[in-house]
Amino acid sequence: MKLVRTVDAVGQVLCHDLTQIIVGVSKDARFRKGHVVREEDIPVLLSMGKENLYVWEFEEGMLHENEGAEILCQACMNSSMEQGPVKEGKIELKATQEGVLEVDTKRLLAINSLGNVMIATRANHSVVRLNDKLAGMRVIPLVIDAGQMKKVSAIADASNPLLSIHPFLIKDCTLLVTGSEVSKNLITDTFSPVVEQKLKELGVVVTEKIYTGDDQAFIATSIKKAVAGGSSMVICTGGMSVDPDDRTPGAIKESGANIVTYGAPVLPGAMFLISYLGDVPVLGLPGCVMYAKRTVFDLALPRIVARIPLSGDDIAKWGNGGLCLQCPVCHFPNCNFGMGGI
Ligand SMILES: Nc1nc2c(c(=O)[nH]1)N[C@H]1C(S)=C(S)[C@@H](COP(=O)(O)OP(=O)(O)OC[C@H]3O[C@@H](n4cnc5c(N)ncnc54)[C@H](O)[C@@H]3O)O[C@H]1N2
Ligand code: MOO
Repeated sequence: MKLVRTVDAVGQVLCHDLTQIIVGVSKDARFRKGHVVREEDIPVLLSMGKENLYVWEFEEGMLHENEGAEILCQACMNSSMEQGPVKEGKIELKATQEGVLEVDTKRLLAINSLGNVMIATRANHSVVRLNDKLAGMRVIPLVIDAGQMKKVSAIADASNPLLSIHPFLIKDCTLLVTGSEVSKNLITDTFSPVVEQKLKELGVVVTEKIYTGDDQAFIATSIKKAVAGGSSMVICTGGMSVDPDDRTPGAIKESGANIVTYGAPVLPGAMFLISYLGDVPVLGLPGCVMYAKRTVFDLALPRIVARIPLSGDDIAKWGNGGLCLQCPVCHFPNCNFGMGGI
């Protein structure tokens, strides 16, 4: 700590809060500890009677919290994000593009384990929209060892940041609505409107819809034709369980698609199927997707539309937090559903 004349204090860091009292208007800290004195602050400080100030005496090799926050920001941010102003040593990042946020959780943990620095992010694989807040970060003390910040940069920096946003790349989908009761018009199709709405929220349009009935060979041929015709994704509804007329898993297999999983540790959604024919996702949706507010489909769809590969391991991890509590008012994604697998 050293004493400087206020008129010479531009660029110096205040050591304590400075309170301004204006009767009937304010009585509060006008300048906070850690504030870096700017040219425009000088007349205000003089008007508060502060001719001299206690400021930090920087030691060689120490950085102010604002400089530290900038380094943390560089460790997080890629080109589809924008940084807010540094406020009291803290920086927040916002999305400049929509998509699926990917957080490198291993490296995030490595940085947060260093001590004296922190980065808090939105959960990995969250759907983010334009201007959504993504992360906040700061150093804990007012000044920090530059060596500590070098350790941060060695783990992540602007050339290899922790965060990225994967845009929704898939724009079209073929819908195969199975079930003889639907193709024979015995009941109204209430499944496809649900799927179409969820797709629309991610910018995907159903370009073809076929009522296939329960003929396995016909469903398989329809899948192959859709893919050969350039469809970016194929979704089959219903026929996913164990009744003799449930032919969808067999048809997807017969189409030659490579099955990633038939079955997921998520309720609702146990009978979900993900496969790929070439690089085209082919999904089998169990009946619950039609009637439950949220299911495994809501966990998987954003990543599939963003073309983020989903492995059997990724899906197995959903078991932790995979039980939807069916709350009277659904707050998904602001709940634990699917959060164990992030
Ligand atoms: N013995 C078992 N039964 C069930 C199991 C099981 O493991 N063993 N799993 C249950 C789970 S979990 C689910 S989810 C459902 C899966 O249902 P499916 O995908 O096989 O659905 P469907 O049998 O085709 O249809 C169920 C129900 O929904 C009606 N439906 C189907 N598609 C439409 C449509 N487009 N529009 C309107 N209604 C539709 C259909 O008529 C049936 O009433 O299985 C459990 N059972
Ligand atoms: O696949 Mo069923 O999905 O759990 O309700």
